[in-house]
Amino acid sequence: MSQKLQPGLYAITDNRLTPPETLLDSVEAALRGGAVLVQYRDKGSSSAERLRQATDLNSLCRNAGVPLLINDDPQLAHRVGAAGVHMGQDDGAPDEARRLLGPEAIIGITCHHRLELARAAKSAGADYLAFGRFYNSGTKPGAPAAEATVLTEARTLALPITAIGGITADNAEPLILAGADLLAVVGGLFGGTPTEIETRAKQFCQLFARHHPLYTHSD
Ligand SMILES: Cc1ncc(COP(=O)(O)OP(=O)(O)O)c(N)n1
Ligand SMILES: Cc1nc(C(=O)O)sc1CCOP(=O)(O)O
Ligand SMILES: [Mg+2]
Repeated sequence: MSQKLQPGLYAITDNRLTPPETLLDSVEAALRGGAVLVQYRDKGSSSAERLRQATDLNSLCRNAGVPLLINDDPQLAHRVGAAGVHMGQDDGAPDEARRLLGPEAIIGITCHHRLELARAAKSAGADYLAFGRFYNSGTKPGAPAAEATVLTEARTLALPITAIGGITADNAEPLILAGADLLAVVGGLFGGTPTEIETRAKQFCQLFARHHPLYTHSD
């Protein structure tokens, strides 16, 4: 892995499953359950609301010692002092994000199922490579499909590898065995009560404890 990232559960927020009124309680439950990385992903709120939510989430994550990344928006990450940003292929230039956020920032890049995108992401300074979607996703049904073999092939790039898309505690094991360091999860984690979210997070952590050689998170 890297100095910046630990293997484990990567919790991603969602306007539908973590609406503003439950956002903080939901993420707090995921952190209690052992999430090692959080992404604020909000496609629907106003910029004022996004600023408020990102600020609150950043305090929560900072207190828990867990990095918060902002999806799509390096400016918002900079404004709230978040640990970094996740960028898709159409979300702007990673080197501009790096200039804005600095060398310590975590920059993750979507690579879909394509190793050539992963090589380019590495050259552009990515801190992790994200592949997906591995299963049917209610959150992003149109995302291009990927096979678990791409995770194994991407190990040669020697960067942390994230898997995303329809992942639940019941279907996650093959992805860790194929080489995923981080499992990025929305629907398989969020929704329901804080107790349910914490329980699901712990189930992911148990999988990492069983199958990932570098997993060290303790509860
Ligand atoms: C960890 C992680 N992987 C992939 C994505 C998807 O990013 P992108 O392709 O830019 O799509 P949107 O999330 O912006 O809809 C992600 N957000 N996080
Ligand atoms: C945001 C996102 N990106 C994907 C990709 O494949 O790039 S799949 C996805 C949705 C992840 O949510 P869920 O865990 O509910 O499927
Ligand atoms: Mg994006």
